[in-house]
Amino acid sequence: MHEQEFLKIEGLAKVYPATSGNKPLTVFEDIHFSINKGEFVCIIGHSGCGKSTILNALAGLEESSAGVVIMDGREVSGPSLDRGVVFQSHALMPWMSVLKNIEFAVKSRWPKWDKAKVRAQCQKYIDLVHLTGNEDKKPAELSGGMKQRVGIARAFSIEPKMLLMDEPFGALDALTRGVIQDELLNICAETHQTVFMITHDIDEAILLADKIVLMTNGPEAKIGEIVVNTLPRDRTRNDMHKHPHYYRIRNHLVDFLVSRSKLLRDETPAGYDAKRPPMVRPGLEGDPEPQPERERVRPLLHAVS
Ligand SMILES: Nc1ncnc2c1ncn2[C@@H]1O[C@H](COP(=O)(O)OP(=O)(O)OP(=O)(O)O)[C@@H](O)[C@H]1O
Repeated sequence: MHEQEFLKIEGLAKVYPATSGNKPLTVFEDIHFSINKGEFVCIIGHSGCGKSTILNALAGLEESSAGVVIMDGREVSGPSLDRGVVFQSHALMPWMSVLKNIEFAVKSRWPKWDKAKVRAQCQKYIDLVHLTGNEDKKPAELSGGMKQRVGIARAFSIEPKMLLMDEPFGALDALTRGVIQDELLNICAETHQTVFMITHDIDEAILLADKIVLMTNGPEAKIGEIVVNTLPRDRTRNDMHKHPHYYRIRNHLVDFLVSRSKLLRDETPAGYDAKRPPMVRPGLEGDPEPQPERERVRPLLHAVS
């Protein structure tokens, strides 16, 4: 195993058996990729290609039909507090306050901790997501963004080895989304958390991810390629578009979603090896110069789902 390789997905497949009148459905097959410790990896692909199924398999919430997920040298075989999960619907316990929702998770993780230690751990993450002063509020008294912050604080508070996020900001307005993205960046910089996240938002992926896994269309989806984010790690939402690589990366992702995700499903390119999906570094290492017209037109396109 590579020194840094922390999570390894080998030959993952999901097939739903035939039902009356329908053939078996192979959602995806032969999925291989790895995530290094402290890395932030996003997965993008059209609806139905199996992103949530992959995330649930990493979480240990769903059995795959083939393949293994190995985290920190051990096969994932069920849910564990080693992996924190944040869903689009924040899944808070409505009868519990912000503090109690987080406390519940912290106490489950460290049952022997005394009250003061549990409280300090909760407060640290409540502060990090800027919910200080809202500790005693119930979920019904919070906005959507605040609820999602509680979900994020709860997931981080148990200091999981791996954080899995399924479109965590999908239901938020653009402004709130931007603010929470920044908070997430800051928390990740502070905690060096390893993250796997599903998003439909290209700019979100470019801001947050070190690597972006691109899935071809389903059924029988596979990894089309893995794009390495060539922007500097200290990028911010306000300055990343000024970097010369920004539109190269963005165009590459849009191009994939608009046309290549279907072409690559229908025709596997010569030399494609599912065990080593092509790694692309836009702007670096032989990435071809973009056509001038494309450069002008493509930035007008936004998130594609
Ligand atoms: N119980 C089931 N039986 C048959 N097919 C299923 C079942 N559950 C899910 N599927 C199919 O599996 C495929 C993958 O679903 P999944 O939710 O993982 O996709 P996704 O890429 O996350 O989609 P989205 O972006 O819309 O959330 C879909 O085509 C879905 O219809």
